[in-house]
Amino acid sequence: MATPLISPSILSADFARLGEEVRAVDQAGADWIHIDVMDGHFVPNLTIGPDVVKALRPHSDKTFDVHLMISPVDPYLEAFAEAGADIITVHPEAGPHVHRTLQAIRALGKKAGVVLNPGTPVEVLDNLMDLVDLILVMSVNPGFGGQSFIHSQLDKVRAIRGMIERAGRDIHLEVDGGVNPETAKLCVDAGADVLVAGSATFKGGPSQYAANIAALKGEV
Ligand SMILES: O=C(CO)[C@@H](O)[C@H](O)COP(=O)(O)O
Ligand SMILES: [Fe+2]
Repeated sequence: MATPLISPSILSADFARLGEEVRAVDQAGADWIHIDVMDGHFVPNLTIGPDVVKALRPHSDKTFDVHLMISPVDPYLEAFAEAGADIITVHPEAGPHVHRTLQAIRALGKKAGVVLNPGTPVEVLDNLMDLVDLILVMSVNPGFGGQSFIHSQLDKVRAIRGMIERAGRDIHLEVDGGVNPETAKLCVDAGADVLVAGSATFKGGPSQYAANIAALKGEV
């Protein structure tokens, strides 16, 4: 299979040692760092805000892939941009005008991502293709790490890969939720080029991170 980029979700890291954990996965071969921001309203969990992103920024030069699960989202874009996000990814359900939200992310000088929940159809992308640098397919319902991969989302990945080819632009296609070495291969075969992995990266502690990431890349 093609080798995907791996974006470990720090939701599964040891929160008491977050800076060290980011350094450890960076050194273990992570390509990006995936940061899940949850507000207890758009999703039933609370995680971290821009101050934590800012505190983590000195710990890695890798792309900070910030997945915002907050509503409303527009008032917080600038804070995450200033905190050091490189890619800011938003759910279309998180604000009244997703097109405007993507424009705002780009105007802040950041890469713009849009994310589709398992129940969100691909048609939401029809009028957004020229505004996105990344499309994220959720293969679990958002809110928690450690859930099981929803296989029906692979058809969506295949459909979006076709849309990207027709658009004729470089747009990353990322999958998030329940990704392990077995489901990683299915995602890549369906057309994904970036995989988020929380539990599968952090399981076993720091001594295992390099092996876990290599397994996700299909290298072992
Ligand atoms: O955005 C989310 C969950 O809402 C994800 O990024 C999870 O944090 C992925 O965790 P695993 O399923 O890989 O454990
Ligand atoms: Fe995520």
